[in-house]
Amino acid sequence: MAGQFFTHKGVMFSTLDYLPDTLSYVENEFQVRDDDVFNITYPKSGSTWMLEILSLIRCEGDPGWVRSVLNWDRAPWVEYHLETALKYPPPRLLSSHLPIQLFPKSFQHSKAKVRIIYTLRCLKDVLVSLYHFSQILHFFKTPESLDSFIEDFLSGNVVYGSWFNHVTGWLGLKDNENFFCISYEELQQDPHGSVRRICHFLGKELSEKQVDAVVENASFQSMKGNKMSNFSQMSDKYMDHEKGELLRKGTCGDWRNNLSEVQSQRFDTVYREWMQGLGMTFPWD
Ligand SMILES: Nc1ncnc2c1ncn2[C@@H]1O[C@H](COP(=O)(O)OS(=O)(=O)O)[C@@H](OP(=O)(O)O)[C@H]1O
Repeated sequence: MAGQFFTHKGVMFSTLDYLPDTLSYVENEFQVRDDDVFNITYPKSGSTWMLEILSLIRCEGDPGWVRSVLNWDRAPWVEYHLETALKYPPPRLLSSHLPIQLFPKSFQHSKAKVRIIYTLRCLKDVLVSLYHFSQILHFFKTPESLDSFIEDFLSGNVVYGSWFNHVTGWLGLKDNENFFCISYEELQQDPHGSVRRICHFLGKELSEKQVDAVVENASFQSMKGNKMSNFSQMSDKYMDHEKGELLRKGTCGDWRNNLSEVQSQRFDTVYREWMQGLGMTFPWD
């Protein structure tokens, strides 16, 4: 089923399960709580992986919860699982792909305490992952060709808008003590160290054995085999399960297998223009 799309405050969304009224409610009326933990990402940047890690940290590495409760019930995406988010007993674990300008305004009043974990991933790998997933998930616009998709992606003409706006917007909070930023690449290179850093940020110290259990139960293979985490339970209305799955490759640098030299350079040019003023370097730079 092909999706339909609308633009809300300059950002594209799918009519499948997103409503302008809900987006306005989330932005203007949703009340964040001081004890909320938010898992925030641009799509295809490692949201479900981080969601799994945070779920497991909460349970000190015990996989019981992640094996028995769907991930979107463990950490609902506020913009399309609003009812679940509103009913969630505190302390809440919540997810969102929203750019910062559409995030609940109440965050500004509570920002000293609410904890935000922002995961970002190499732009070119996000593009490749999104290109493949857009052929499977009806929330996203089915690409006509890789070249046209690249242009749409670089200009922000995709669901959730521009990667550059998302990343530069959220990274504006990088000096706040309640904001923790990590890359998909760091999670890959040093999963144990990354989990320890996340625990430290959350004020939840785990033993080495518990950290091992978090890493093991949130591994690509564990998640791929866990129907509570791999999106296999998502309705056919939203996802064409015949065409592929969420846990596709789970590697860094897959863009090298998908983009030509010319396409890669096109990314580099736009990337430099947007990111040079940010004063940050990333594993892929
Ligand atoms: N445990 C683990 N380890 C390594 N990689 C993982 C893991 N879980 C998810 N993934 C990979 O993350 C990509 C999906 O990103 P998101 O979860 O942000 O997707 S979504 O926006 O929620 O649809 C997608 O990347 P690609 O494989 O490159 O498409 C997933 O395979």
